[in-house]
Amino acid sequence: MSCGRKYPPHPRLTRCPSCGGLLDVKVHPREPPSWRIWEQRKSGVWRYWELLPAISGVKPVTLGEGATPLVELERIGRMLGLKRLYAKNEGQNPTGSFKDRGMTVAVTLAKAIKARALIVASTGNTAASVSAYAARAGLRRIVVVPRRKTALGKLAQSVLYGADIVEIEGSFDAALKAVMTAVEEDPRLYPLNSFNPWRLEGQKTLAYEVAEALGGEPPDWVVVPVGNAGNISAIWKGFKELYRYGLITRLPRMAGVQAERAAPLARAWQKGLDEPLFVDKPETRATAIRIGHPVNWPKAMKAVKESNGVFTMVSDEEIMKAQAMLARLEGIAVEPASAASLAGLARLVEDGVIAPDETVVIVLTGHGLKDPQAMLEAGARRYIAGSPEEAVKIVLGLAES
Ligand SMILES: Cc1ncc(COP(=O)(O)O)c(C=O)c1O
Ligand SMILES: N[C@@H](CCOP(=O)(O)O)C(=O)O
Repeated sequence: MSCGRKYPPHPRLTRCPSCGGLLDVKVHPREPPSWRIWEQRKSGVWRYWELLPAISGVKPVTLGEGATPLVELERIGRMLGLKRLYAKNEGQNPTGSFKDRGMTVAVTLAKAIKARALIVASTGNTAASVSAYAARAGLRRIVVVPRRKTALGKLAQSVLYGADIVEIEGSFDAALKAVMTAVEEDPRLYPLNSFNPWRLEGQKTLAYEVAEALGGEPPDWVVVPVGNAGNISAIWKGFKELYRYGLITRLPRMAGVQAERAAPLARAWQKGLDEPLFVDKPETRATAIRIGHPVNWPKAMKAVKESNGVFTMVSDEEIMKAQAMLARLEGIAVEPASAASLAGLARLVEDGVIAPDETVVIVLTGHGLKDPQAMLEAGARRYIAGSPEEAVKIVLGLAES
């Protein structure tokens, strides 16, 4: 992407050998893809195999990822004055986040090339996902995560899936730097962060599912929380491919949402700059997007520009309010980073960027159970009863109120 060089495909190519920049995968299907053929297949990421990298010699390493529900948010939609608001609930993936879409593809490739060990830097979800898929593939997994800043549910997942866990003093950005250096020093390590373009191929299938669920049309807007900026880039790629093959007749606009104190892209956007205003000490309660140097920034900037979209940012307070709204008005539990989508949407509606008659899909990237502490902070109504009699009294009082 940076120097423009092209290479024959190989799973080991995760960054440009010439300039070190990001790579983009171009898939050339033998037959043009069609909704009719896809509909006849089992749902999930691999349903779209002709637009995914061809992998020979191994079966897909899968846990049944993808095919997540597109849920209409009627009550929140009404509150925001939107006629059609949907949530793509990625928390329903096997390890509870969108990362599984990418891991099924990239871990399959890693298995095909007999990688010695898989490695990621992570705020928690990438670590959980790679750990599960590597376990399924019988491969070693090493994860580098920020010490004391990784949500409990995610850390517990990596523990249970049997990863080697390296906890680093510092942010995700420091962890990613360490991973990149380790991979340079020992190329037998296979990196699975989102600079690996093969992983993003799996993530783009979210766009196919959204368009399919909306009857072969995209929404007007797709709102996505942005951290390392891989997902927004992958989703945009997916929509562009559908458009190229005539499966949709127009493209959506992409809105990327960041947390105010970790907003290198949104702050640059606000100032009309083409490059991020990197943040050295990012902070936010939404730990999954606590990232100051997003590796995929060139792709994400391109996605938002090409789609005539926008970046915006929201405070932690708005994020936590949105998290509670999703749970209490729609019954959907998400982790704070995912709630940034809704918080960002509310801002964009208020600012008149998104209009009432537009169809909007917000991407809910990770399950609420990932971060139990954040759930417990959601203004609990808890009552202590010292005896069954007292419990009855409290319950009856509540029923009356
Ligand atoms: C739950 C959740 N939401 C959003 C993001 C941001 O996605 P990306 O890093 O692809 O921008 C992440 C981390 O990647 C995440 O774990
Ligand atoms: N939130 C992410 C951050 C790493 O992003 P990646 O997409 O580059 O792996 C995580 O869960 O670790």
